[in-house]
Amino acid sequence: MIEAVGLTKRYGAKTAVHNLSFQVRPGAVTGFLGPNGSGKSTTMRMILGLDMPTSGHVTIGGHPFRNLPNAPRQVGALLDAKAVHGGRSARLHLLSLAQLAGIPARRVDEVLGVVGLQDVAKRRSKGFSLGMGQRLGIAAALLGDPQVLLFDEPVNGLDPEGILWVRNLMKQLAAEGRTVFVSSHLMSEMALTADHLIVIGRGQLLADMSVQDFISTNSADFARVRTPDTAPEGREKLTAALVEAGGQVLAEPDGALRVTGVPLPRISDLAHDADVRLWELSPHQASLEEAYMRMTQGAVDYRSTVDQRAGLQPADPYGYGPGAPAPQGWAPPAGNPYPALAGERPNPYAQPMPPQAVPQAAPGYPSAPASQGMPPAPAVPPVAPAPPSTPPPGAAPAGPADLTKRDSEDAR
Ligand SMILES: Nc1ncnc2c1ncn2[C@@H]1O[C@H](COP(=O)(O)OP(=O)(O)OP(=O)(O)O)[C@@H](O)[C@H]1O
Repeated sequence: MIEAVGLTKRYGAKTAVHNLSFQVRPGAVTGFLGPNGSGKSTTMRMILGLDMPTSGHVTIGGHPFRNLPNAPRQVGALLDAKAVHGGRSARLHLLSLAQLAGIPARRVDEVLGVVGLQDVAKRRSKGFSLGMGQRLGIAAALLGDPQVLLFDEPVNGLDPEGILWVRNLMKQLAAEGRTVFVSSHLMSEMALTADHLIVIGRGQLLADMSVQDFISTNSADFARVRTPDTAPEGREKLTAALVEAGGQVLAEPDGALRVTGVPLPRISDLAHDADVRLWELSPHQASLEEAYMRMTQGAVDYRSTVDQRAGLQPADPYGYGPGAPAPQGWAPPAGNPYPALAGERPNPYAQPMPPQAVPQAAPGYPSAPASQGMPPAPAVPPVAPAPPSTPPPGAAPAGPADLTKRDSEDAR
């Protein structure tokens, strides 16, 4: 097990990790998520004794990494796949690592086979593709057959087959009772691989819970309801009935309704009672990506702006450039696209939306409370008010310290 207690790392004025406490347990794949620059690599480096914490501590099996006897036999890690001597062959690179750790040479050939590099084992690694380098890094992590494994972005550069292989490898390692701690920005992949999540933002813990709990805590399930396009009055009638029944209704860009606060069978009954035919009535379950975006949107340091191209391009021949009229039914995202859910603990990083950005509800639909910063459709609607809930188990306490304020520079 990996255990961090009050882990903090400062680089000069920059606080990369602040008071982080968590446990990574054996027998599960634990995903380590956070926006760029949130402190994941720094945390992993501290776990591996490559960086010293400014305060707090982290242990593996109860010991700091540096005190572990024969650490490479106990802990394997892939931090930076490019950190190899490019002039050495893959085999020689692994052999030198094996010799340093007292691992028999035959293990080198085993791991080369496991990662699928046996045919290029004698090639210099500087000629390797990104994916091949990644496989070599994974081979190095597996070399000592360790009980604890850390992978920083292991699927970076891998082809679909490689990604599937890594997914199965992680699961298999965890099923063997090992501790597997893996960072990734690929939410779809994490959803398929991880059992448990530790999410950080600006160096602080945002969540420590199972993938399922994370999704249900940070997203709202809703129903998509569609009435015949040919009978708009049916849509109006149904909307009125749903609102009367306590539901929240928003128009989707394709004309469907997004309904929260009314269970599916009840929606069906209401449509039947109102004599409205339905073309669609389907449950929508949020994805990990949606839940992650909602949780971390206020903790993102690096955001893209629209490329105005400073007039460098000739006139847009298709009329889709900046200033062109938006397609019908489409509304640009404004302000916070992931407003707090009813009953959700407040996102400590959420930034309030400026009043002028608060959109109006579509005509004929209930307007959202301005305090929730509701964006126009197709953003997630508010749900019926619910009493405030207690934070979920493992969730980080609300009200982080001052360092949540955005740092203007990157010290690195
Ligand atoms: N050696 C260093 N000196 C100064 N600042 C550093 C150093 N290492 C990391 N930082 C800073 O600490 C912060 C956290 O960086 P870190 O690499 O841990 O983030 P990350 O979550 O791994 O990011 P990414 O997802 O982009 O890999 C960043 O602002 C980074 O610039």
